[in-house]
Amino acid sequence: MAAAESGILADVRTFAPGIMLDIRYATADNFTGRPVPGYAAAKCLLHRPVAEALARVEQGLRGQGMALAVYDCYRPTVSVAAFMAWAKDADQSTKAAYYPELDKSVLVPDYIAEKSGHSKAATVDVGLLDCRTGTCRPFDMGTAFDYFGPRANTGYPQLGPAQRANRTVLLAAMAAEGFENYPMEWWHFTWRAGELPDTAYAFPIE
Ligand SMILES: C[C@@H](N)C(=O)N[C@H](C)C(=O)O
Ligand SMILES: [Zn+2]
Repeated sequence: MAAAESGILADVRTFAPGIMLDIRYATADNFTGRPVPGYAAAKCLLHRPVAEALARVEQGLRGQGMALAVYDCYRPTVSVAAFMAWAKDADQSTKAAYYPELDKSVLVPDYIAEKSGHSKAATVDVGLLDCRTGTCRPFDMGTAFDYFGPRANTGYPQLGPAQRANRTVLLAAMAAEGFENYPMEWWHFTWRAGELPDTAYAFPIE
């Protein structure tokens, strides 16, 4: 029985049915260039209080003509192991898109963790969407999701004013519901560390 079915984790769409999921690791559109083992389904699974908090962020943003784009939530340890194998292999096919400024050998641990908080189901990767024209489109955050380099650092000093403002809006919306940002990556947030089981899960997303 999958942990979501057994009640350990909840699907965020239970609380935010319309939330935009763009779970890249379930597809080939990610830094490894292929679907990541462990992501059999493109779902956002989280501990229930985290899923509820993320739904409240989404609700608040929707009221202001914005929305979240959810790129990753619970990440099985088997998926983290696949990232580590990728980090050590010779494949450079995604370098131009994902890490043009850095050598692949330095991506772990600052940009890709060997023991990721995502596996504890309280961490999310999210972006901000502008929905004011009816169709939701990504705001300019200074980099794309999973761009590994200094421009992804949340406080990168050479952002344009709009990029800085967009990051500030996302930070404030997430902080209001208890999510703390990881300074190396503007998109990576963890909900109230210490309030949930300190357990890294292995079961696949299905
Ligand atoms: C890989 C990226 N999306 C991410 O989540 N990085 C942090 C450091 C992690 O792997 O936990
Ligand atoms: Zn992350």
